[in-house]
Amino acid sequence: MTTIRRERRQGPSVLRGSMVTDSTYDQRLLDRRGPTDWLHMDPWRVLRIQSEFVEGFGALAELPPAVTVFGSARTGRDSKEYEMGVRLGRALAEAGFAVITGGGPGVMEAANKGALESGGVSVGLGIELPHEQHMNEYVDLGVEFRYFFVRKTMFVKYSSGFVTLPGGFGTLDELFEALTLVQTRKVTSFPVVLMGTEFWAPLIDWIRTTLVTAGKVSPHDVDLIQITDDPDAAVDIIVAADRQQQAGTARREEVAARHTVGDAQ
Ligand SMILES: CC(C)=CCNc1ncnc2c1ncn2[C@@H]1O[C@H](COP(=O)(O)O)[C@@H](O)[C@H]1O
Repeated sequence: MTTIRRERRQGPSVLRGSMVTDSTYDQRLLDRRGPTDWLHMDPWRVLRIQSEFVEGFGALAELPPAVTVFGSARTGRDSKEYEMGVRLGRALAEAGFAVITGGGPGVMEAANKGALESGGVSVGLGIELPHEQHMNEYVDLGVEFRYFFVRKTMFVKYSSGFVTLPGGFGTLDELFEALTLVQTRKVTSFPVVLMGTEFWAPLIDWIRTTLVTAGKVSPHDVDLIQITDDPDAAVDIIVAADRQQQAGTARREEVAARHTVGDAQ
């Protein structure tokens, strides 16, 4: 005599007898009861981080060539630095670059304003902060991030270079992250431009007199930083590096194509 055993499909599996569970995946998914501490645990965070990358890549992948502008969140609208930010945003937009900023106030707002007013693509990559704050009004494409490190990846991945105006810890963090990526060749042909010669001069001086003298960076590393007060000069530096990058890519593609033809023959 054959006993009839219970049977259930579960996804791609067939379960019989004692292996049959009392509920389906759907039932468990739709059940709202149960503990919620998993929401605050690392495996779930990893998924949230993953989703930020997915959302960020999705939102930014089709941007035209872009430049990221960093600088103080505290710069006042009536300051010279704000005006410099506006002029830079304008010059970048006129050269065909989208302008990416942190989406906040101060220099970020100034650069977005210049870009928007010149008919350029004005992007803000905001960050969730403990205090309430809004994306500045000159951002046309805004993406909010929970995690600084995900947002930083976006700044680098979707830019042809960084221009940094005077700022505080946040700005210095972004500047030195960019310099480290260039120094370690994680990114190539990636210009890092400082605007505000008077503000930056003591830092450059310290890099030369202390860091280089102590052998902490090479004299050549100092050349990774270019300084100007002129927005058009900043744009020229970015355009030249962009051309160099494109020429390098074209050369590599040509060599790869030659190898492919060679392999086929
Ligand atoms: C008024 C105030 C403090 C608002 C902060 N709101 C912010 N919104 C968006 N990005 C920010 C903000 N604060 C710092 N950052 C990031 O850090 C840099 C500025 O930091 P800081 O003001 O230099 O140190 C910006 O380039 C930006 O990417």
